[in-house]
Amino acid sequence: MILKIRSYIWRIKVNREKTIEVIKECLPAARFKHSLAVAVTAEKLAWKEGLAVDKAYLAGLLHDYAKGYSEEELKRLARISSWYIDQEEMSIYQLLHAPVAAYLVEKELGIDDSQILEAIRYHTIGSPDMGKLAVIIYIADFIEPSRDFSGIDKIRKEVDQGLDYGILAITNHILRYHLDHNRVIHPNTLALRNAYLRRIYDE
Ligand SMILES: Nc1ncnc2c1ncn2[C@@H]1O[C@H](COP(=O)(O)OP(=O)(O)O)[C@@H](O)[C@H]1O
Repeated sequence: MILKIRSYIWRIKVNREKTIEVIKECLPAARFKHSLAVAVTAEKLAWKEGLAVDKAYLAGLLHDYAKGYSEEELKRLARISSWYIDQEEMSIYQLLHAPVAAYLVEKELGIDDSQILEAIRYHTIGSPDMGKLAVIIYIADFIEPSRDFSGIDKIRKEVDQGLDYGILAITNHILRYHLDHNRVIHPNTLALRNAYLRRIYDE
């Protein structure tokens, strides 16, 4: 039993170290630091929620795997990706690194865990149907310690109240930001916000 646990811990450690190397290679320094911070934040949230901390760490580490690609490359990879990408998402190339990362992480790194892939795929626009690991990555990406903008302290407090409150605060913030800056908004974020608003008030 003890040997089994040791071998499991060893495999997780190797897996982590190898993945950290891969991410360090493919991302600029600041984005690599952000990915490490998302991994650690996701791990803490997963621990609090009783989820698999190793999966949360890996998903956090990998979520921006395609962030270094050009607009042209993202569009090309999005077209051949195995993930469904609607026209609205296709038309905002800044969103494409998420589905493209989910596609490449499976294809290039052989990671086929459906929860990890879902978390990577929806980490930017979100989805009302996201599982708990995806919810954690969506939140961790927004609140990791180096994120610093007006309103972040309130959002962190909401996350402390529970993941549902965290999602509501984050989606409200994203929607407000895009409205104020006259930007196109992908509808998933509004659908996510409405679903979690109902969950909270129908409790
Ligand atoms: N629902 C949305 N509709 C349109 N653009 C969005 C939406 N959500 C996020 N974005 C934009 O997509 C880009 C990438 O977001 P994200 O992956 O969270 O980036 P970062 O980690 O660099 O903050 C950002 O410019 C963000 O403002």
